[in-house]
Amino acid sequence: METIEVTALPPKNEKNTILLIGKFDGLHLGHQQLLKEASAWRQRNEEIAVFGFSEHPLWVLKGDLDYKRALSSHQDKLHLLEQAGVNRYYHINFTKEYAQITPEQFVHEHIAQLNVSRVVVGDGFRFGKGGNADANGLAQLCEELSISVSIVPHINVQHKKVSSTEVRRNVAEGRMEVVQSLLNRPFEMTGVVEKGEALGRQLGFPTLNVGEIEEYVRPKPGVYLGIVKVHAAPAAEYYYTLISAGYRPTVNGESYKVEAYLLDFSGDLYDRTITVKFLRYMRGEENFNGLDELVEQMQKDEEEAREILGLSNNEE
Ligand SMILES: Cc1cc2nc3c(=O)[nH]c(=O)nc-3n(C[C@H](O)[C@H](O)[C@H](O)COP(=O)(O)O)c2cc1C
Ligand SMILES: Nc1ncnc2c1ncn2[C@@H]1O[C@H](COP(=O)(O)OP(=O)(O)O)[C@@H](O)[C@H]1O
Repeated sequence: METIEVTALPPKNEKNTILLIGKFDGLHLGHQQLLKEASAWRQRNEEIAVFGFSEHPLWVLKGDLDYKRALSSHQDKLHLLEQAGVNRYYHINFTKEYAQITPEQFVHEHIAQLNVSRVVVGDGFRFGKGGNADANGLAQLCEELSISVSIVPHINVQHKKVSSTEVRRNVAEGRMEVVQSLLNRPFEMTGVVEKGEALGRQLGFPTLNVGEIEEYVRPKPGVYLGIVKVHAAPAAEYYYTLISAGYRPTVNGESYKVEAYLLDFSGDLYDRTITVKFLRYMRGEENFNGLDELVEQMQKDEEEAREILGLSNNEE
């Protein structure tokens, strides 16, 4: 997939193009529906491109951290879109200046550069200065350029529209089964394994500390059942895992961390890239009176995980 950085006017494109516009955080069921719509219209000689607003306007304009953290990192998003058959990604560097573009300029100057036959957006799409124009406004402006517009209705689950905000809220509340239903895949974080305090090994529960997770929304502090993908050539390896996400009050932890204790694994994975997939919340994070109590509980966590997974308990 070709990636094109855009700060103002996108570069002129000659290839016939179907264009999707949006943030696509998490590539949830609703986004997947937009991609299906684009694929259904695509002719043999056409490419699918995404005009992607990665950074949330409220983070850029107001510095509101709640809007910085996302369901997928920028890199994850590129992979997901590529897997979904997208050929080109316009990475819009949303700035205060960019926010000044009017709906007319956006369509007649920016979209007009891209040789577009059809634009696909979701119902509820807003764009242009102050978010002033909606999907119908887009359709009107595009008509003047003979560009068709598909407005894809919201996907509902349990009578409620699927949205990135809703998925992020469920991650923050630890409801990973709900998240998995809305994304069509588990919530996951990809990072490089960092060194920690080397306490885990002493306790009999070594953990991979997942680094570079600042871009992601934070799951509710607690212990989760999950699966870890260890990236490797030619084939990745997967292990079921217990995930500890949170502040580790028992050991006076200060910052929020995500750590993974892999079941039936021993070896060194420092500096390796891993993807931690969250399958199920097991319990909240507790502040134990000392390490013995913590270890006792971690043993119970492992037993419970093995029970759920149908893995034998290793009584030594
Ligand atoms: C299965 C599991 C459960 C955990 N539960 C808690 C907990 O309830 N409270 C807590 O403070 N820390 C908990 N932790 C985090 C440990 O305190 C942490 O892994 C340990 O301090 C090792 O830290 P290190 O990786 O920096 O060496 C848990 C870790 C694991 C693997
Ligand atoms: N079953 C396992 N699960 C997670 N990490 C393991 C496991 N077995 C060995 N390791 C290794 O041990 C390291 C974690 O040990 P730990 O004592 O918790 O140290 P630190 O937290 O300082 O990295 C991991 O980075 C990994 O390389």
